[in-house]
Amino acid sequence: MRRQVRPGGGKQAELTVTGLGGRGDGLANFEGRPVFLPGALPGERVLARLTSPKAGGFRGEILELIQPSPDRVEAECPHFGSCGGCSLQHFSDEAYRQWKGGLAAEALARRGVEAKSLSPLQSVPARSRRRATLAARRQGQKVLLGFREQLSHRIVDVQSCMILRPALFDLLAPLRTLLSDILPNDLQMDLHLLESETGCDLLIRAPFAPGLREREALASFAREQDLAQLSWEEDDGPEPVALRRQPIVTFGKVAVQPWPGAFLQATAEGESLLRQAVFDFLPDGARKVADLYSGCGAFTFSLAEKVSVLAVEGEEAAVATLDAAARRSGLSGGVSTACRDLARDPLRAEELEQFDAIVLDPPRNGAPEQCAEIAQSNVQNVTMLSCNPSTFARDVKILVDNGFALTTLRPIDQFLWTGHLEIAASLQR
Ligand SMILES: C[S@@+](CC[C@H](N)C(=O)[O-])C[C@H]1O[C@@H](n2cnc3c(N)ncnc32)[C@H](O)[C@@H]1O
Repeated sequence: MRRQVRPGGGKQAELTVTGLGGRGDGLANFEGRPVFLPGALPGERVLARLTSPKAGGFRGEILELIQPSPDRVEAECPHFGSCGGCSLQHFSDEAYRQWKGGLAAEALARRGVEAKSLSPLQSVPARSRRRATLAARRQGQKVLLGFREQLSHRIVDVQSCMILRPALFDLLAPLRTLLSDILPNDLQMDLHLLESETGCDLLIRAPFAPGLREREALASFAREQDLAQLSWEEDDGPEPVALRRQPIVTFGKVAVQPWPGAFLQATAEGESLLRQAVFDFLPDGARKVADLYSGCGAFTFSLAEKVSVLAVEGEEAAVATLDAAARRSGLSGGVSTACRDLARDPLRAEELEQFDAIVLDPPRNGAPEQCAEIAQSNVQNVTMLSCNPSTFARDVKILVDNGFALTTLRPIDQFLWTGHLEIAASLQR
């Protein structure tokens, strides 16, 4: 793998890699403290330089691979090792799947919780990422556009990518041409890309406002690339520059119009695997379900085909989007919404008692406050979705300590070749 090694500086040590950390870094030990080694694999013996202290230990840089792992393979992407988009392309497919498929169960085991049944890892295909945030910077005549390096502000100028959908990747070359015209030297911007069903939706977040000339260039770009929408955000909310077609994503049978930069699952395939889990775990005879952390309705509208749903979400724009889609589709009777900060103001045990099941899909920091209320309620069935094994295990433990059993654990690999894992779990009293 191509990793730059800077000579000099930092302590050097010969280390044995004992596992992988949450970001996919190799884990070793030096004088009783953890060392995080990007690019190292379990079982490997490396000569490393210990650099910046990290999480009570060190960050390390491989100087020499003394004993490589038999599971080490040549990464397919030429940017692997520098690009922060993937961290584990050099791990053989079998070993990678085994490691990832066990992450959630290991996090639970550290809390003393065991699932009755662990499903095999389900994965999305390569080149399926429909939503991504890239960074761009102009350096002289050259525009760098791509993912940032790991733990760095440096941008990798992506010329090939195993994770982006082709429609997003194909925009990169024309975007470079556009940005070489409108991006001032040494300034940086973020580009949020979504491939919607009516075309790509591009939101540019930049530290300056576009003038008339830039607006014209952006509008021509949107036309030439047949974008659905192009918006610009400086300090306040996004401002539309070109709205050619309303971006649309369909959940169940309902067409939803996400606003620029809205949260959506990163891949349509991952979203459908999660949705399938929500259905598989729904108890027979359920009539009323609370969909907590609903976003703009990825699961709400499919659930509403079977049961009546209360969708609760903290972001006003998501609730407005969900409400508008429910009204347009004539589903208003079966879907109600609430805008509520579930960390500060979780649904209380008494409020929860009307529901036959709860679906919970919190952000990375989890939902301990909401789980504490569920634990005190008489709710019988919970489907927990999560993108963070560690907070997931903490929250499941709250439920298990209060009479729930974890019956099924389903790991889903939506972020290929990274340490990120989606989890779907079914809990019953
Ligand atoms: C992982 S996303 C899931 C969204 C949706 N279920 C989906 O799959 O598209 C988490 C959602 O929780 C919302 N959220 C984050 N913190 C929240 C809070 N404290 N209270 C309520 N909602 C919150 C975010 O706005 C986001 O929509």
